[in-house]
Amino acid sequence: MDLVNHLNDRLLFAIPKKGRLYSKCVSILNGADISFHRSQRLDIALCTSLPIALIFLPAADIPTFVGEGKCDLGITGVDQVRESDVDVNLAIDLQFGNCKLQVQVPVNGEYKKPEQLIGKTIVTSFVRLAEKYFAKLEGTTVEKMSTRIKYVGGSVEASCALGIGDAIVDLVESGETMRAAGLIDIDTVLGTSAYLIESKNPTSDISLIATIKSRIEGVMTAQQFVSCIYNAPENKLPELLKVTPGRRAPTISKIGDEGWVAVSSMIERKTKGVVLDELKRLGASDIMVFEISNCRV
Ligand SMILES: Nc1ncnc2c1ncn2[C@@H]1O[C@H](COP(=O)(O)OP(=O)(O)OP(=O)(O)O)[C@@H](O)[C@H]1O
Ligand SMILES: O=P(O)(O)OC[C@H]1O[C@H](OP(=O)(O)OP(=O)(O)O)[C@H](O)[C@@H]1O
Repeated sequence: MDLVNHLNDRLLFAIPKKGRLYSKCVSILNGADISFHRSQRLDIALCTSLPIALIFLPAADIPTFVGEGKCDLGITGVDQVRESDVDVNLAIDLQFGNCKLQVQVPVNGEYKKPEQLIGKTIVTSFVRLAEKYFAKLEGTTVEKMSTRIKYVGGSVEASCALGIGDAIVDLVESGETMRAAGLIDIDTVLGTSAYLIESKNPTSDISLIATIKSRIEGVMTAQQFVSCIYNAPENKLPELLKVTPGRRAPTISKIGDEGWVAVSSMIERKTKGVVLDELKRLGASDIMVFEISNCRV
């Protein structure tokens, strides 16, 4: 099928074609019931359930495609948005791809503070962000600064050992890559995570964009919360409801046992251990927790 001729009237949604963000993006799309079939080696996939075409692009190029309005939506790291310096809406923090863009130097070297790198050579894939950082450090403009910023496309961490730079600016998550290369961080340029980004001048149906955003927000909420139900003695309700206030408010239902009610409430996944302990301590019984497979909020 000639996919390019099937793009008319479809919302173009840019997705990283590989790398760190790819599999999490696919699971968000699955969770949002945006189903598609991607043929091997094809960088366009038509969605079967909605008039959307997914365009698989390098994460670094996605801000440009969305910023120039070629795609109405995209998923990429905030680091890439800042590096591209484009004007897009950061619509939803997808809470993965969390890492920091850091200034790194050889661990046993002479540099301990970023100021000592003024006038030196810095290697990075994030040239614009590094230039801005060092220009600010020097108190001058990018044009007038003495620090040299050198671009490499990957394996930036090898640069100091290979003698092409005095320091690097690169992403750090666990710190494993940095430590393995004999480097240490001395400052953070930027914290980043993956975002749903949105064109400021969308060309497709606004209600379709709203539907996609609402579905993705639903996926995020389903990941963040679990559903909790328990039986509560009525006289303990005020205390128990303080522990499970819900997103808006808990549901309280009568049950066939005098003096008892059933409570249903969304609780934050990360607090569920403590919440369940507390409910039990305060007199709740038959406490159960369920996964939320999908929702709209
Ligand atoms: N170690 C990491 N932990 C979490 N997120 C990361 C990590 N490395 C990169 N990212 C995020 O993923 C984005 C894409 O990085 P990735 O290294 O996957 O690029 P890529 O598109 O595969 O390019 P290449 O592999 O050619 O450098 C980054 O801009 C950043 O937002
Ligand atoms: O702190 P860590 O958990 O070790 O992660 C950091 C590494 O991850 C990214 O590279 P990636 O492995 O995606 O490959 P790349 O160097 O080809 O971009 C980044 O550029 C670092 O090298």
